[in-house]
Amino acid sequence: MTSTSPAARAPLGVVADPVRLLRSWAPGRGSWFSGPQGTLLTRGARTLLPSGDADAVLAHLRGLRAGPALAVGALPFDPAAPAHLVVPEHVERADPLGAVLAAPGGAPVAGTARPIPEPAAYEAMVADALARMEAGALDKVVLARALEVVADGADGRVDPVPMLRELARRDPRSYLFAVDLPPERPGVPRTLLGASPELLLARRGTTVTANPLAGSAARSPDPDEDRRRGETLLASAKDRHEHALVVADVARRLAPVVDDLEVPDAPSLIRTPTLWHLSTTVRARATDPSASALHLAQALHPTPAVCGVPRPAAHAAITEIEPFDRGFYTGAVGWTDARGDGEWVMALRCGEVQGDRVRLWAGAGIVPGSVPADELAETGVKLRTLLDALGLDEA
Ligand SMILES: C=C(O[C@H]1C=CC=C(C(=O)O)[C@@H]1O)C(=O)O
Repeated sequence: MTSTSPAARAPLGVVADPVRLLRSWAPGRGSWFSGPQGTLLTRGARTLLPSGDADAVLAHLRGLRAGPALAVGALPFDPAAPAHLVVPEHVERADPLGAVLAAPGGAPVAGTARPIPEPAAYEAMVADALARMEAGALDKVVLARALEVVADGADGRVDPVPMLRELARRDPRSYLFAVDLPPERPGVPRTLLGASPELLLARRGTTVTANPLAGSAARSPDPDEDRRRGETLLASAKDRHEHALVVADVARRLAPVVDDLEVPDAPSLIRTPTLWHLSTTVRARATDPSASALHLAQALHPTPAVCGVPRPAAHAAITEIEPFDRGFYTGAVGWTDARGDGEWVMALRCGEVQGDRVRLWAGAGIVPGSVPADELAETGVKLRTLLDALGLDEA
């Protein structure tokens, strides 16, 4: 998550052991991020930034005379909703987590999961989206469902610490995050945590990278079957179309704010412990020093990997069809600094922990040809990332 030259590293703080940073994270006291570029632990909130306006954030960071000149936090799915960005008091950074943690993260949660909506109702939501497509109003929309897990017992509590460790043990190479959110109940920490496969946007110096994903298939424990499923996904016209809509939108929105945009002609396959995805790495150069990572991430967000095409119709369909407000799910989490460097990751395969409960979400891209039962199953596989970290079976 950080540049590798010593000069570029200095403002982010002391170089530390990534596993120690993981063990040091505690809810309510800071945020933790890790990805292929490095690990970041923040403590405290020196300033709560009043808005997610990228110009104002950059001006604030450039005006700081002491302490870490970076902002961390979360952007909501709805760009009109308030972002949560803080300038931490203290920052430590380390190399990527990389190594697999041997010990299981912690005790499973004893709790009850309630689907929102019921699985049959989610299939009806997908059918509704397909009807809208047939009527010509939409090319693609991403529809999500949620699970609300409540810990058993009067003094039940969901502890995000073992969950984060278990997420890290299962998939240390994903983008892992535990972001401290403003509490809704006094004294009860609220954490958004997850293991996302998708980079919305990173800027390091003049190098800009985005890695849109769309098009998914469940992994199989049988190696031959697993390979076959990946190959089938790569050859699927429906999934290639679903993916191409995202890449075209990312390229179109980046083009006016960067130079030397490179967009591969065809996607490649990536895998998480539970899913294959179609993936395209888009690269560009940013020469404008005022186009920070936050500016560029906001130029793209919400991409059709989480919203749809055309964006206004897809956003309206999501608001009408989904029975909840997504909040920070399908938003972005990450950091941006005074130089304009930063990394913003899609808030996917995540859950929000607060007191005795955790809400998990998963969505699927719907295009003509999508089958409601298949999309329900796909969201079930996506929910497994967090359910496994909780030690729960329900999907
Ligand atoms: C909306 C989610 O995934 C997105 C990212 C990758 C692949 C997706 C898909 O194939 O539908 C989704 O667009 C989610 O994980 O909740």
